[in-house]
Amino acid sequence: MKIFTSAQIHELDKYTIEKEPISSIDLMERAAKALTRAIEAEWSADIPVVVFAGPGNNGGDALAVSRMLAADGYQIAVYLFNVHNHLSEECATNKQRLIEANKIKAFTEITMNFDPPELSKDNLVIDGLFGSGLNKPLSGGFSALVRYINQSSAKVVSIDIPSGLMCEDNTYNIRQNIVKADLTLTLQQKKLSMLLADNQCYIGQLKVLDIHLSQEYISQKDCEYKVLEENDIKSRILPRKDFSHKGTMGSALLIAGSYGMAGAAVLSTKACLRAGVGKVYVHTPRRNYNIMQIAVPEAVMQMDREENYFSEAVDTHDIDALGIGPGLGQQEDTAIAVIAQLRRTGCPIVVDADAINILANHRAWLQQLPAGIILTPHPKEFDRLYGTMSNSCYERLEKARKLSKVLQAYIILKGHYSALCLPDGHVEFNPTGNSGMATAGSGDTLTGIITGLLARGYKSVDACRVGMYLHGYAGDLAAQELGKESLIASDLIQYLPQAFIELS
Ligand SMILES: NC(=O)C1=CN([C@@H]2O[C@H](COP(=O)(O)OP(=O)(O)OC[C@H]3O[C@@H](n4cnc5c(N)ncnc54)[C@H](OP(=O)(O)O)[C@@H]3O)[C@@H](O)[C@H]2O)[C@H](O)CC1
Ligand SMILES: [K+]
Repeated sequence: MKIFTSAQIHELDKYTIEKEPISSIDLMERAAKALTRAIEAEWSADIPVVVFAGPGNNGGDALAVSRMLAADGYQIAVYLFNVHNHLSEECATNKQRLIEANKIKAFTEITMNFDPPELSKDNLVIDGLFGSGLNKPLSGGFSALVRYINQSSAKVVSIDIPSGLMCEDNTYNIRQNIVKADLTLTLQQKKLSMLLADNQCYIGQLKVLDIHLSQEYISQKDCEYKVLEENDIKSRILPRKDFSHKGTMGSALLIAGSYGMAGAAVLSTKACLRAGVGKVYVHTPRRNYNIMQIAVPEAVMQMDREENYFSEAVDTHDIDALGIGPGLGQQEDTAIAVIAQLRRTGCPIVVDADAINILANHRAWLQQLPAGIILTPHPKEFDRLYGTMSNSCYERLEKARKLSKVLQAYIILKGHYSALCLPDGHVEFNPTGNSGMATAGSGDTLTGIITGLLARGYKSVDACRVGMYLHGYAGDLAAQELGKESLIASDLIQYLPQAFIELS
């Protein structure tokens, strides 16, 4: 699913109006019908509804929804904010239609002072103040109203987007002045800001309502952001040929583990094997020998000369993909060995965890990374790598996009909706996965899976796409059976076979 920006959404709106063709007011009517159905599916007519409508088309939607709910027997009190004595054309038409229908309990148009109505836990608030046309943080009376809504115990449903939240960049927004919705009914597509962790407290439950905007525009228009869908993945899963043998299914090497962190090596190795690769080699400190042999008998051990940590780069000319980083530690010898390894490796590489921290501590080495390298940082690792803290998830995402372009690297910024930043500036979000996966070792399994897919013959971009989707999918299957609370990284590996079966 493409994620258009608010500017592109306005273009899409105009295109639909011209090409369908449909008048703007009828398009609003279509949106309002979908919104009304979604509200009626959640709340019955006995809940008293208070509607706050703004002067633009978000307010127009709210007024049309008020008329439709009133026709279905809901008790509605509407407050229309017209402080600049200017309503959009569609908003003004819907004000007129609402008054003419004469079905609502109370209609107040605010041009100056506003006495807010009492809001109790038994009320439903419909927030139609501002939508995709918001162009600055809310202030003055609007911010006071938002704070009033937020401190009340009423249920809140936001039309299109919680008022005060920008569709993309909220880095410099004033966060207390954003509506905290229980339910957000967004039109046509999720907005970029809804995919970012620091905005989750405003969105509540999120439903996307299809209002049938132009498919022609949607399929033709290039778009920097998209959310991966199951079909994107299914069409990319490589078949397994009948005459395959382990020599034709690729060899992966994992450089992982240190004293006390053998588990990271175990998890990444097992996940790598489960990604369908022919052979998996593990290079790990001597002390982990017994642990690894017992835990993963399918893997071939290569022992480092050091007892406790990775200390020497190894030959990779027989290897199809390298994964480096899980549980490595950050010894100075390890840092030197990591850099030597990255420089001498000719096959695709996944860099994770301590290998990323090592790069962050030696940022001049970033320039020596081979093009096409895959980096899988979580947000803190990314901030260290980039060298600055980010004030918002949007800012971090933009930095990751920039770094991907500069390094010509694939960067997977991990989180709910992990973001794959491609060297050409595009971003693909992964929709699978759940909060149960926020557990130690989860990242190690992702590294193992992607390394395995690379060795198995997937192009780097597809190994990233399929790897993060499968990883999250396995997590969702595990959560269905085991719940989220007790989910551990080993469960992800256990459910990987089922994830493959369902996606193949
Ligand atoms: N394609 C669709 O998805 C459809 C969406 N619909 C609905 O339309 C809105 C977008 O409507 P729009 O009129 O473009 O914008 P808004 O209603 O969000 O707000 C515009 C007005 O708000 C003023 N504004 C902007 N920022 C502020 C602020 N911080 N404080 C006060 N006022 C602000 C702005 O005034 P300016 O003079 O600053 O331009 C406008 O007056 C979308 O979200 C959907 O709900 C359609 O109904 C169907 C198709
Ligand atoms: K809104």
